[in-house]
Amino acid sequence: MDAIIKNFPQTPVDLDADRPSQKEAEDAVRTLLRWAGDDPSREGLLDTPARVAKAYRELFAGYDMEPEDVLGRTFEEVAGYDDMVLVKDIPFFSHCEHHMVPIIGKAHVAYMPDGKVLGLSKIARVVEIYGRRLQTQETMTAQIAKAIDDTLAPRGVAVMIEAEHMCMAMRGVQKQGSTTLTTTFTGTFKTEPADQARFMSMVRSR
Ligand SMILES: Nc1nc2c(ncn2[C@@H]2O[C@H](COP(=O)(O)OP(=O)(O)OP(=O)(O)O)[C@@H](O)[C@H]2O)c(=O)[nH]1
Ligand SMILES: [Zn+2]
Repeated sequence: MDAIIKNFPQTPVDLDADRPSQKEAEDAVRTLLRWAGDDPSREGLLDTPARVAKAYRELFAGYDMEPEDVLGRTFEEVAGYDDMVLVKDIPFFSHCEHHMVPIIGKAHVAYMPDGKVLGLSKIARVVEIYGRRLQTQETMTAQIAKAIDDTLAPRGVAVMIEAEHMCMAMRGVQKQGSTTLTTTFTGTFKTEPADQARFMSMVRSR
């Protein structure tokens, strides 16, 4: 269990057992509206708690999905193809776990197949699963790499995320336009500098 908490920190508990009701969620939004200084009973805000709850369901849908659900299906008939597969510029929105405001970015995900390949869309689906949770960029990068490593058992996985954190742009230090880059390398991408360099240059090529 410790390992699960360490690697998948957002899913250590039985979420359904602890999940508040729809009414509790809507009441919490009403409290925040009042706390911000507005009046939840005015006409324009009457439906807002329900809308916010519905939006949260969508924005945080990743808690209801596990990577194994999408990575289970693999293909072996690829004419012996064994070189890098890179899906780059996968756009995502996430929310930082410190302030619950958006992280807007792109993920670049590569692996070196070992007899099996993934459906390409499944890589983007894994980015969605982890993006739609409260995150740090470092955690999300490591989780995507680990999910692919664990389920596909390829010769190596490389993940790079570049993102802007709205908590640094809209509030606090208020620096707009800065980009944070994070990488995780496993297997051959970790042990072979040439593979890592090729990943970097393929990500950078336009
Ligand atoms: N390492 C890391 N830090 C993050 C990420 N998202 C937000 N942060 C940082 O989390 C930190 C939280 O710092 P605190 O001092 O506890 O909170 P704060 O007073 O709101 O900090 P400021 O943002 O500096 O105003 C801030 O420095 C954020 O920039 C992330 O994905 N990774
Ligand atoms: Zn933040």
